[in-house]
Amino acid sequence: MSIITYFIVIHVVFFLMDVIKLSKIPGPVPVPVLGNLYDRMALTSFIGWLSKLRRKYGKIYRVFTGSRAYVVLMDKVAAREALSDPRTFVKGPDYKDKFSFVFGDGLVTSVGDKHKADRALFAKYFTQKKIETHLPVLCEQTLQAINTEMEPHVGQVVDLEHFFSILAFKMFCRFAINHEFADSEVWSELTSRGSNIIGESIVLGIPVTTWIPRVKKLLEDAERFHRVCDPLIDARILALQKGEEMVDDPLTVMVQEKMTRKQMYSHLVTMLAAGHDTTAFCTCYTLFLLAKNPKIQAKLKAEVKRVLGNRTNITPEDISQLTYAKNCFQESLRIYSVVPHVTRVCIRDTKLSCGVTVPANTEVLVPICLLNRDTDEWGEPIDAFDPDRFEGITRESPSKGYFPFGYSTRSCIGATLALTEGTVMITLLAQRFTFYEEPSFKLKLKSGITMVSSNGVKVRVERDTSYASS
Ligand code: HEM
Repeated sequence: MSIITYFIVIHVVFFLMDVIKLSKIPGPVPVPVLGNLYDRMALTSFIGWLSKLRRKYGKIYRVFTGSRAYVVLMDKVAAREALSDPRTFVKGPDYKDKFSFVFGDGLVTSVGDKHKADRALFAKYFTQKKIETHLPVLCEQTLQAINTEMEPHVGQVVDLEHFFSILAFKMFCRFAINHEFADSEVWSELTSRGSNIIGESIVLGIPVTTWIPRVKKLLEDAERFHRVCDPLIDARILALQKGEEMVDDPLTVMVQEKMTRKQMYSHLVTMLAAGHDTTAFCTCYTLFLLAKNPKIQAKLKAEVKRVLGNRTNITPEDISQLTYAKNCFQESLRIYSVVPHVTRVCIRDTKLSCGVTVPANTEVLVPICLLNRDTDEWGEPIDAFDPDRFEGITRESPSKGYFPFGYSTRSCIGATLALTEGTVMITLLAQRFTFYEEPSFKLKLKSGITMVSSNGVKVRVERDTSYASS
């Protein structure tokens, strides 16, 4: 038997075992190698495809993407059960083999006691109170970006992705390592490229190995980034040895804990990978939706005028009063969930409260982006941008199936940071400019780890004359 025949036989045997294992769960009929990818919609609109299958097979069904089988949990209670039981539903190969291959063993991929210890170490930097101490810097960085990157383009179409990507990168670096790189644009692009490549590998089932030239290049670039972080780490180690006072940030705590370089790099690039495109795109989509909905933009501007007037130094008190701005973010995350789905591996036969049993060693997929669009919870039209839906909802609403930052112990550590950064960016922009839809522009959404737009996010920017004249 030739080696190719051998692999085909092995593949078919494993495939049939999965088909038998999942036979009690409804779903479309799979074929070897392609699984259910013979349906073109799976490749052209993965999310639309999952939604179509939900209508046909109900809230819990199975799909095969190539040879990989998933049980899709589009039932909010089942999804919460899976995400809140990390001993049964563990982080699987997407995290362990793919994400960590490039980004190392940081908070996203670590498990068990290591994860608990690392999370406890960093948690204090991500509290509302601590993040609010960064407000002056966040305002200063936003105003600088407005002056250099937005002002020269008044009257033109701008790519918000470019603007927010670099700004979000700079904000995170000041927050985590108290540093601003001169070539932030280069590193910001690298971080986005890294997330994109890993995201594509996960969705399309492509292996992540140095045999693939773009993965090899990514690892080389990551090493270059480690090298530019080295002098900053050295300076902190020296300051610690000399007993000098140091800024209290995640880099300092890693140095105080005597982490190895490798551990420090892993934490930094993991947080960057997890927090960069997510925050940038979430803010892009919010402004894009505001541009498409002038009445809602006017309502936001009225709030900004009432709370800030012409002031640009946003205080913690202001943040608590900018409730409509917060609702705009929540609603934008409902429509465009930047982390569209998360996966876990169920390691033992588990009966969910809805009666479905997920067999051992099965991957489950929680489609956050579709749970957010349940018409029973949010009414019709489900696609309409209506921030008032979030009146009285403080942040997540798991009971409605709304958890854009994940759920339970593995939920996003950076949620408050992302929302605070986003609020600062949007309010200072809305104070000074008015954004309009560019009729010829259509978003081209592509979902990997994050839902990004492959052709940027474009709107037209005009000066707000009421701000200029007051
Ligand atoms: C709008 C912006 C953001 C969204 C929508 C988002 C979404 C998410 C989601 C859904 C998860 C859970 C993943 C899972 O269960 O497998 C997660 C985890 C995580 N996020 Fe975010 N995120 C955002 C911003 C940030 C920021 C700014 C940071 C900065 C540090 C960050 C760092 C992380 C980390 C480290 C984890 C893993 C946490 C753990 O497992 O302990 N994220 N995020």
